[in-house]
Amino acid sequence: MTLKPVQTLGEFIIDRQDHFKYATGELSRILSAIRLATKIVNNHVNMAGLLDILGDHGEENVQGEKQQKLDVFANNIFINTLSQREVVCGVASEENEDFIAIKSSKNQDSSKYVVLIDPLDGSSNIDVNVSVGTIFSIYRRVTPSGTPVTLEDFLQPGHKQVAAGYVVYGTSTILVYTTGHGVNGFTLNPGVGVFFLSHPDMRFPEKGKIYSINEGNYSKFPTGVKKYLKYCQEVEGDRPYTSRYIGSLCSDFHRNLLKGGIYIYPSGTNSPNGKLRLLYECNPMAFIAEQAGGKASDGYRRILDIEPTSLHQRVPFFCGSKDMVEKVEEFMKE
Ligand SMILES: O=P(O)(O)OC[C@H]1O[C@](O)(COP(=O)(O)O)[C@@H](O)[C@@H]1O
Ligand SMILES: [Mg+2]
Ligand SMILES: [Mg+2]
Repeated sequence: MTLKPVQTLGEFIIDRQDHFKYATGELSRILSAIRLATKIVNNHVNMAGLLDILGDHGEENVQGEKQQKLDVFANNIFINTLSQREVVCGVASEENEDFIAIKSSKNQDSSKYVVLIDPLDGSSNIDVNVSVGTIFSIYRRVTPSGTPVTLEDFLQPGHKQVAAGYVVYGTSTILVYTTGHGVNGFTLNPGVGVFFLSHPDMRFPEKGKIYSINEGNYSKFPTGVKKYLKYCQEVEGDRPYTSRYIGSLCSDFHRNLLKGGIYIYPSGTNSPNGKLRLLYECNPMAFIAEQAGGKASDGYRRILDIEPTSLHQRVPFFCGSKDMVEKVEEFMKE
């Protein structure tokens, strides 16, 4: 077996100084914290059945969802590693009701960034050994350096993100991120504990033919979504549409990015704004989707233009190949 001679994630960041409009060292310090946390979470995901980190944690999170032990474990790991890098002044997480202000041991001024995170995405898959992930979104703070971080630093529209990414803990552990200059994927070599560039310049294929949606909620879908599904299921021709649903946003998104497809989590009668959270699921995935030539909307509005009003607000989410998102938007507008 010969390994392809490729760049490490660290070398990639240094080589592309121009990809980060601020001091590259600051981004590499944030990504190095995320890399470290990802390796630790990956290690525990891979042997969760041998550790006491499967099953319910016994509490609910702010979303009213039963926290899994691995949700809590991953959350603690990401928050601890991000807190020690002296460039992050605040973290908001799916698993914490409020944001966490991080006091810099040095001068407060060095901490210019806030990170929003879904530490463990796809929680329903943990106990059944199906892939899960992590999603992160990075902003520059908007309040003055040297002052305490405030909610305003977190409630920024998605087009202000300076970087965003996701990790899939799957058959491989892959970290995919963007800083607004395209999308690149890195695969972890667990033998040496290093991420290597494996998916340079990722782009959605021109046409998508895969749709990912939980059809168990069909009766609650908006009419436009029902019409779109009927369209997908009735199209004749050379390449019929295919339904694929893993149940973890990161994994469904990643497959659609590689093969061409759309992920839909619409509003439903019992969830008027859908299930996914704008700040740490939809915005980062929308940033990546647009950078890879795709599109992301709530069925009507560009996700990245939505002005947030609360940390855990939910939005309907249509994200993936541009042709597929635009087609379903046509049905939503009828
Ligand atoms: O089980 P459902 O309702 O289809 O929802 C699945 C969706 O919910 C999520 O698991 C929500 O994310 P969390 O697991 O981080 O709460 C997505 O990853 C996934 O796409
Ligand atoms: Mg999630
Ligand atoms: Mg989660």
